[in-house]
Amino acid sequence: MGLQCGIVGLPNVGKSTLFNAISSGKAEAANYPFCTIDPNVGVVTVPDERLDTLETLVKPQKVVPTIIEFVDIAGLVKGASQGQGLGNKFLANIREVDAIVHVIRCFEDDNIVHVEGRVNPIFDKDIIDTELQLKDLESVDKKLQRIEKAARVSGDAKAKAELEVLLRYKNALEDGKNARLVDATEEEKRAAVGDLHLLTIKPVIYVANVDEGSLPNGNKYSDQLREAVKAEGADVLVICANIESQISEMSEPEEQQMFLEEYGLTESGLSQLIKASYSLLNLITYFTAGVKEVRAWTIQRGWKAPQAAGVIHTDFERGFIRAEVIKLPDYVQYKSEAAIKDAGKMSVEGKEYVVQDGDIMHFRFNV
Ligand SMILES: Nc1ncnc2c1ncn2[C@@H]1O[C@H](COP(=O)(O)OP(=O)(O)OP(=O)(O)O)[C@@H](O)[C@H]1O
Ligand SMILES: [Mg+2]
Repeated sequence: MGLQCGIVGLPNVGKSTLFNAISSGKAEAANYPFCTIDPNVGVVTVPDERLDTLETLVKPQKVVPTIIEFVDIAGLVKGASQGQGLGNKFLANIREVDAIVHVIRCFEDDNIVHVEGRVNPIFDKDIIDTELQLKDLESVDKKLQRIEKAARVSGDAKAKAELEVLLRYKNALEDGKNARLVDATEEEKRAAVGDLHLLTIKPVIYVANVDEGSLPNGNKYSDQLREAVKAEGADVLVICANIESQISEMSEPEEQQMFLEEYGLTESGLSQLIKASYSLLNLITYFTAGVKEVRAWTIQRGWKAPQAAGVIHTDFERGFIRAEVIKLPDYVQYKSEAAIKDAGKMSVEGKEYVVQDGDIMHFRFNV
């Protein structure tokens, strides 16, 4: 589906280092601000232990994981919403992504320039938030002017309702709040701001980029960040981008594992980040399992069986008859499709079935 997470933050906080680790080294990381000008897109496979389980059971010729994309966006500075430091271009890059990974510098290193001259995660986060909010305010204000006129001229109830919701967004943004925290129903959101593609309405994860000595639990900076975003209910991942980039260069899983253990980690920060981004995008996975291929497919949470089938092929959706569904624990217990069927553990589902994360699906269709 090509859903994208944009890596966003101040200059020189470790965005490209993280991105390189994610996409195993394409963007250039360097110790000077604005090293990144064009957004770089990296495609990563989503790690999933369930695929390994299915591989052991089915022994297929090939295994295909699902993917998501990360975009390395250039650093934003104060005044970006007014065009400072190519701000407009970079903000436009953010507008195109589906979710935001906000990287915040939580490491001290006198050799690495901090654009504001000091490490302060709260201030840093605030600089970025403010620029995005100012840009959003611009979009909301423009629409408000349009709708206000319509509401006045026609006295239209729909325009009036939209106006009320838009004002809610305006007030929040003026108060320094991100649009994602505004209290509005899905329907209100869609009608009032759905067409604006607001920057601060996109779901967000924070990455506290710490020095390697602060693994695995973080430091005072990452603690400050955690405290500051508590009310937002967003994830904060403690990651050392430098370590991640070293891990990503190792080709042997055993070597990686030993390295992780040295830093008290059970799973690489990247693997955590990719998984967290996936669920941030409200994505879930279903599987198809045959001897030719065991494969993971990405769908949006809440999709019904025909729409989910359409991800494989549009014919599957158009000609959908029914879906046979196996749950992974049953596969693990009974080991083969035939045994699962005999045990009555394969369910037959129709058009209204809402596909669940981890379902193993087999679609019957006719075109
Ligand atoms: N956790 C860390 N500990 C120590 N140094 C780090 C860490 N993460 C990144 N660095 C270093 O910080 C410098 C800047 O990193 P990087 O180029 O990734 O920043 P950036 O956010 O992409 O900057 P820009 O906005 O200019 O593109 C690099 O020298 C990198 O090695
Ligand atoms: Mg960069």
